[in-house]
Amino acid sequence: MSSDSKSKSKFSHLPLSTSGPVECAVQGTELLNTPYLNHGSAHSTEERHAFNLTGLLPQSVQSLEQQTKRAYEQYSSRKDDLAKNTFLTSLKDQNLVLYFKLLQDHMKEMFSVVYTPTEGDAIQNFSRLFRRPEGCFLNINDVDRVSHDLSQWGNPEDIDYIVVSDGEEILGIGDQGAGGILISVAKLVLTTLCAGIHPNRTLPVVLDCGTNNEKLLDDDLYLGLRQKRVRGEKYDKFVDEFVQSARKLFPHAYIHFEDFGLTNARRILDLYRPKIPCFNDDVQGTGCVTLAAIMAGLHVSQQKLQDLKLVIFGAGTAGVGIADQVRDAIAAEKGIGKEEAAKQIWLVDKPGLLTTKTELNHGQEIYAKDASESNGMENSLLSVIKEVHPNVLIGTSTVPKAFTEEIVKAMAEHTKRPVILPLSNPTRLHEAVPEDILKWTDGRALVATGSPFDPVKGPWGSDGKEIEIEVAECNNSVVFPGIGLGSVLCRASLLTDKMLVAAVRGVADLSPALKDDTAPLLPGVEDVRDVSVRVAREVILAAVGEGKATEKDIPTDKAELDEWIREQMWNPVYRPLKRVDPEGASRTAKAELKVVGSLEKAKERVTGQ
Ligand SMILES: NC(=O)C1=CN([C@@H]2O[C@H](COP(=O)(O)OP(=O)(O)OC[C@H]3O[C@@H](n4cnc5c(N)ncnc54)[C@H](O)[C@@H]3O)[C@@H](O)[C@H]2O)C=CC1
Ligand SMILES: CC(=O)C(=O)O
Ligand SMILES: [Mg+2]
Repeated sequence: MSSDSKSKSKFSHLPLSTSGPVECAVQGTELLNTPYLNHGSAHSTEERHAFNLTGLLPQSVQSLEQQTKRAYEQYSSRKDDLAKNTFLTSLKDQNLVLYFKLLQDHMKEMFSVVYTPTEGDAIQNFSRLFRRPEGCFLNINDVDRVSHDLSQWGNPEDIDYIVVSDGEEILGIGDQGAGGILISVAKLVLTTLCAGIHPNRTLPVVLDCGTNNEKLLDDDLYLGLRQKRVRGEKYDKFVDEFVQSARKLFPHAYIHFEDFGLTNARRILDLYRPKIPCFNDDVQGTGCVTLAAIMAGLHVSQQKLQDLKLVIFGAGTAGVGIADQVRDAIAAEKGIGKEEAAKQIWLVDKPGLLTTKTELNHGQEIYAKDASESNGMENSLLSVIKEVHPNVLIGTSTVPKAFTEEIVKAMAEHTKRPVILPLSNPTRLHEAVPEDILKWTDGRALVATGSPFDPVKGPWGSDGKEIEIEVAECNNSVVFPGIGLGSVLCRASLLTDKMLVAAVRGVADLSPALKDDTAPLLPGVEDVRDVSVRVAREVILAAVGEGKATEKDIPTDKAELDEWIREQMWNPVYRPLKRVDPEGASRTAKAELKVVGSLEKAKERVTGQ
């Protein structure tokens, strides 16, 4: 939607409306060093005079489109994806509108550069590529300063969305210590890009608890705490101090947990979920998007959830998160209990099939099969598939090539359209690549992957049809931005199971495979903003239905609700700047601009690292 049409919206009075001028309390170099306010060469002649910018900019006044063209040429000249990622980080540090406009205009090309897999490389190289800090670094050895350190990020009404990681299990590349800040940063970039969450109202956080990554501990450039990971009571107190302080300082903020390790992710989610609006992306986001892909796959193969037989290879945070989401959906559809529904799901991990004889983690117990009935299929994934005849196989193991030709062919033996989802990131860790899966099943498999892959060309079938098969990206990025947007806009007091089910419905309804059985199972990145509006709408309606929406006057009519949502989504357009005194700025402007915070931040940025 253009900024012009937005200014006519009947919802432009809303506190989070992104129509109209932006109040600006800084000028001159400070303004140009504040990425949220800086328009660079696009500052109009009037703004150059009003904000003391003459002499600081070359004379030609350019448009955002011209700037985007130049930025794209600069981007394209960088030699590889990591260099492109570094270029984009630097652009973000200069001009937020231009950064997001460039990403939006080249969404498909750049998504994998700002997110998995390239962001994984940037995180692995965090201490080497570091130029300037971004986000909040909290220290487990200084728990008494957590509240103080968080309080630097604004006033109570300033922050809507926090992503926090302890850096232990990043994007399939393991323990990255303080480099985990960059997964918080990257996930927040996606909330803005994909769902229009206001980029100046978010906060990336890393909980530095040390690291068990020897390479980092031995690297004299490593920037985090040089000690082994702290666990136990001290860790729990640190996490709790963060959660309590964040809630107190920013009472509206929705807390998104990302890439915590296996022993902590679910435990922390279970502890805080009943009390505050929070979300674990690896557990719940992955569960929601994968269930939507499975539903689309079953639609193509003309089956129902009650026909589902699901094998998950890698029963960790993501694997069990998916199992839970699917289990609950089966239970709801069949009107049965969770234990009964769990019988349709088989988990395979390092020891083989999880049975009552296996040593189980919290969350895995309900899926354990009776050891006496497991008929010698304990040992291998292949034996489980041969025995169970599943119609869906998922990989969340980080074991590359684990889905061998024999395994994939065994999947295709008893099912016409097996759904096979190798979800481990980054690309090199996928359990199989789409080209092989499709070749081994003669194009019959319905495939979606954790990282993006190019389409695969036939020939397929006995008549040697030359169809190009597009492979959906089954990544939590399809769904977490919309869930976050819905929760933020309705100011949800909790994120309930029903709200998550509603989010799944929102994505599943937009699956291209519903209309064309050769199309991808999930919508692509180019449609992600529309997907986010739909997901947000479903989440909000579910929240209202459950009495968990605390925002007043939320429209109930779907079209009106969509307009209400879109009006509050931030877009990369230059809005005119309106000069205000820091003291005189309206409350709304303060909330949007974080006038006090941005003055401080602007000063920090001028001084650099
Ligand atoms: N596509 C998506 O949206 C998402 C993908 N992921 C990816 O899924 C993978 C797993 O992530 P998490 O669940 O967070 O990690 P995790 O460490 O919690 O789980 C991995 C599981 O795989 C098991 N495993 C390891 N080697 C195995 C082997 N040889 N045989 C059988 N099982 C084995 C581990 O024991 C563990 O239970 C990562 O690559 C991650 O990037 C995670 C979240 C979302
Ligand atoms: C996608 C994601 O959240 C992960 O790989 O951890
Ligand atoms: Mg993750």
